[in-house]
Amino acid sequence: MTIIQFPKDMKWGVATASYQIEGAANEGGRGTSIWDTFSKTPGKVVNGDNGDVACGSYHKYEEDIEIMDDLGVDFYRFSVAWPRIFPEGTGEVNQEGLDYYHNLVDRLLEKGIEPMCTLYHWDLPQALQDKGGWDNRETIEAFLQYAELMFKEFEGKIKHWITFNEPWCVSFLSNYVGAHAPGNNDLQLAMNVAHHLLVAHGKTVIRFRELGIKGQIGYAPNVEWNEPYSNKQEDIDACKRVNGYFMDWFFDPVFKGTYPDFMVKWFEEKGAVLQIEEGDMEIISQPIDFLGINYYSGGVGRYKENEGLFDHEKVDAGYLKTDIGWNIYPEGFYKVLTHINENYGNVPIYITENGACINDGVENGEVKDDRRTDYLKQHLVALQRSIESGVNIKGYLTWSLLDNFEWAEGYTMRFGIVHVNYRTLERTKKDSFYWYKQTVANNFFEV
Ligand SMILES: CCOCCOc1ccc(-c2cn(C[C@@H]3NC[C@@H](O)[C@H]3O)nn2)cc1
Repeated sequence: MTIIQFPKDMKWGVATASYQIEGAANEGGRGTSIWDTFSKTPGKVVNGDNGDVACGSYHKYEEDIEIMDDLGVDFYRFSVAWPRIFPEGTGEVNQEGLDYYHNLVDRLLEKGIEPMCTLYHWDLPQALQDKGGWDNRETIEAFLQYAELMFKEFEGKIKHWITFNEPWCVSFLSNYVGAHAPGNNDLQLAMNVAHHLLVAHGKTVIRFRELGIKGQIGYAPNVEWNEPYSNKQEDIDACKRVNGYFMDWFFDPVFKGTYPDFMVKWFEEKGAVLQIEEGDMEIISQPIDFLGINYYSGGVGRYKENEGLFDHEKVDAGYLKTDIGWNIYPEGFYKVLTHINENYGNVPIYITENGACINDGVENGEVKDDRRTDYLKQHLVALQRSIESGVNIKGYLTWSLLDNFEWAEGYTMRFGIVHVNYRTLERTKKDSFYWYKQTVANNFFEV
């Protein structure tokens, strides 16, 4: 038996996002988001699912907070729906929207749970998309106006701010792959969006400092680890390109003030050219207080000529998979965290998302999701190994508190440690909830 012990100041939490849990899409003065539009476009989301009701958390947030209180967590990471604050993206402020988040945050603070607020978790006001969305640099200014309002409104209540969740998903997944909203397939557009997101991030950090807001600010890139199938240089280079796509492209500008040259050249060969304006890179590379890391999976890959964007193919190495089909690959968690530490310095890191899609249902009032508990154990061992290796881990927040709307997969894929019956909105704590509760309480677990 091995005891996996975490530092005494380790923080524990859970994470969610507005469009995935709130519902009440047409209530409280909320404006339309690109995910309302996308999810109601035939063929985009499994079963035509959408966030109109979701987990009903707009009305059930107090119940959700009672569940978190029982869990004993330090942090609750949630996101604010921009269209609840500025229904048209800019202009008139919706007081009902502000009131909702004040009620949520006040309740969390009453329970001694720290709010960690993500300003952008993909629900862009449709009115801004109608004017070009993130391809239009004016959206940067609109985001800055929204962020500044939130900083001032929640000064003293929220002390941990995340500008953008998973800029890779917002840019390349949504505008090149096309799997997420708004669903474009244009590499140059995706590159422009990625750059504008990073500029918006940097401008927001600058404004946060100028306003003298008490607290910390960062961003939350998603990462994966692609391990070369062999020590052949072509396999090593192919995986370097894919890791560069998911990581270096979004880390180098913030931590080094430049884009990774090998990727710039590769993209140029694919017809996409960086469009950087004077001062952009200085803005982007503002020092941040913490880095959020979202890790789910990774695996083995190798060179394959003319395969995909990077002459790279994933190789099924026989790893067990979660129910969404992703490898269970805790080694990749350790590798990516030590890679970040070696290449970007000892920046404080919160794991802002890690979890498993395990679709077990309720039987006799219980959910026996042993596979999720096993996933969490394996990844927390990898996390503890990275702490032992000098990575500056400040906390771990599992994705997710609740089963919720999993984007293009709709409600078919369940990531929660609490089961949600989408017909009745009944919450059922899963076996993994009780394991996580014990781990949070002990700050260690046994393998
Ligand atoms: C090459 C073709 O690819 C098609 C699909 O490609 C992806 C990649 C990545 C994801 C993905 C989903 N999640 C979980 C979320 N993180 C934020 C939170 O909202 C969770 O719901 N992380 N990554 C989905 C689809």
